[in-house]
Amino acid sequence: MQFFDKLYTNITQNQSLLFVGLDPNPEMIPSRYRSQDVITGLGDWLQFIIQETADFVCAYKPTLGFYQALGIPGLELLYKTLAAIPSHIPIILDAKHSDLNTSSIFAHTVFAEWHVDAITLSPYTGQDHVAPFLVYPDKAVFILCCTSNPGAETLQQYPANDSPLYLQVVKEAKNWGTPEELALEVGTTNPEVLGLIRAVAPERTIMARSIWAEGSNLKQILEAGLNSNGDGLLIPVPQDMLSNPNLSQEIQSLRAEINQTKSQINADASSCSVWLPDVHFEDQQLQNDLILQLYDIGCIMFGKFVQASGATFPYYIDLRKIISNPQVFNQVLSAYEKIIRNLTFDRLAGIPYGSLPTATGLALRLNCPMVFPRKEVKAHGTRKVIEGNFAPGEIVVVVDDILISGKSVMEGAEKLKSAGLNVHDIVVLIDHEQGVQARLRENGYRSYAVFTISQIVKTLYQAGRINDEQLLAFTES
Ligand SMILES: O=P(O)(O)OC[C@H]1O[C@H](OP(=O)(O)OP(=O)(O)O)[C@H](O)[C@@H]1O
Ligand SMILES: O=C(O)c1cc(=O)[nH]c(=O)[nH]1
Repeated sequence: MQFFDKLYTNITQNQSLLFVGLDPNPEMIPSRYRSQDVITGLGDWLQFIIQETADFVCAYKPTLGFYQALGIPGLELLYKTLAAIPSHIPIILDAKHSDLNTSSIFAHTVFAEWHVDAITLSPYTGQDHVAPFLVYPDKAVFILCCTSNPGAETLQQYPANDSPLYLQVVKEAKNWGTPEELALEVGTTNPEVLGLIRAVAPERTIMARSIWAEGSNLKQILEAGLNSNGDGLLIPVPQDMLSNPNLSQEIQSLRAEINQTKSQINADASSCSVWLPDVHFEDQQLQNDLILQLYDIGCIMFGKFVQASGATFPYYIDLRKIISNPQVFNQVLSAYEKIIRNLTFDRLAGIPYGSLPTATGLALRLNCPMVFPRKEVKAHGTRKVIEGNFAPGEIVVVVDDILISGKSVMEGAEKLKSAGLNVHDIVVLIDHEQGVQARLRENGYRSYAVFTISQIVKTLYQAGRINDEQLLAFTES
């Protein structure tokens, strides 16, 4: 079972967003366990915590450093603690691992030998460091993007408060793994910080830390951190609660308080005007995530741009950048694939140059032969207009990145048709709208798009990527 399936099943079954740290910290051990040998006392305390909380939490989070600090008996205690956790409850190992050289071997140890379900990682060594942890299909990583440690402030806020490093970490980390692989760890006492991160990552699960400072406001934390589905946020059980002999009762009261506040927030935010079935919502989340990633890698630019047609639009879409980001490219191919799998055809064709990599990727995925109409015919060699082998009469699906006027794609399709091929269907990533699909229909083509430009603009606005002025420029164009 995938980590997030396991996590969300447990959230539903235990009706709890709470997770518990399982840390053998000798400084925190309750006095009633102190009379014993240190390791035995810590072990008994951890077993007590598991017994008291297993029905009321969604995950456990042992911190590796506390076990390592106890030497070999500490590692033995870790094995014992992991073994005592009921197998249906996911384990997030808090390791904040960040050593590139040992990533692969460490990932093997924690996932294949210790059988933990997820791990926390520090982001500074980048995607190379995270990738070895993502090759385990049922596991997940939590990227530390923000801590409440006052000493970290100057780094995290760098270079300026309106574009701080921690938000860049979130944007970058989203390119490293899908929402099914990668979540975020956010340590903060400030709901505003949590809200900013949620706006940048509406689709990610967030593990909150350090939220229980004096004077902290649970409602504000939940409002800021829950996703639009009223979910997606893990809340830590306060450390001092774990010493309490009535832990089970304490944790049930906290769970009730969180659930009540969450219901109130969800009720306030709900609207009866639109009903979306779950399955559609899931699809919508994935689509929104891809839109944000396209924006974050610089494919969607706002400002005055002259288009090939000579018209000026308040944006320019440059999808040629996708190929430089394999993770996003992969998701883009999946989005095209969903549409193309429902069509009937013998070959795929890409429109040069922008769509040649996409058509190539799809041809490999679908194991389907590819051709392409040349933009300009060469004065040497074969001087062919259509590259690749084909037989007249075959059906070709044309793939392009964006429809603005439809001119490029129709010119390409006409070249294919004059070579004896049949073209009925055109599939693109983005439909600029303003009648271009109708124009294609008038010329005998069915067209399909993954996104419309207005859907993109709406998503970017809701996620705080574009401001009111940019939205207005778009709606007035
Ligand atoms: O619907 P249209 O008005 O024709 O505009 C869309 C076309 O414009 C872009 O190609 P571009 O001509 O910039 O060439 P390139 O792919 O070679 O960069 C894009 O890749 C589409 O093919
Ligand atoms: O040619 C255009 O008008 C055009 C091409 C493209 O790739 N993106 C865009 O926004 N416009």
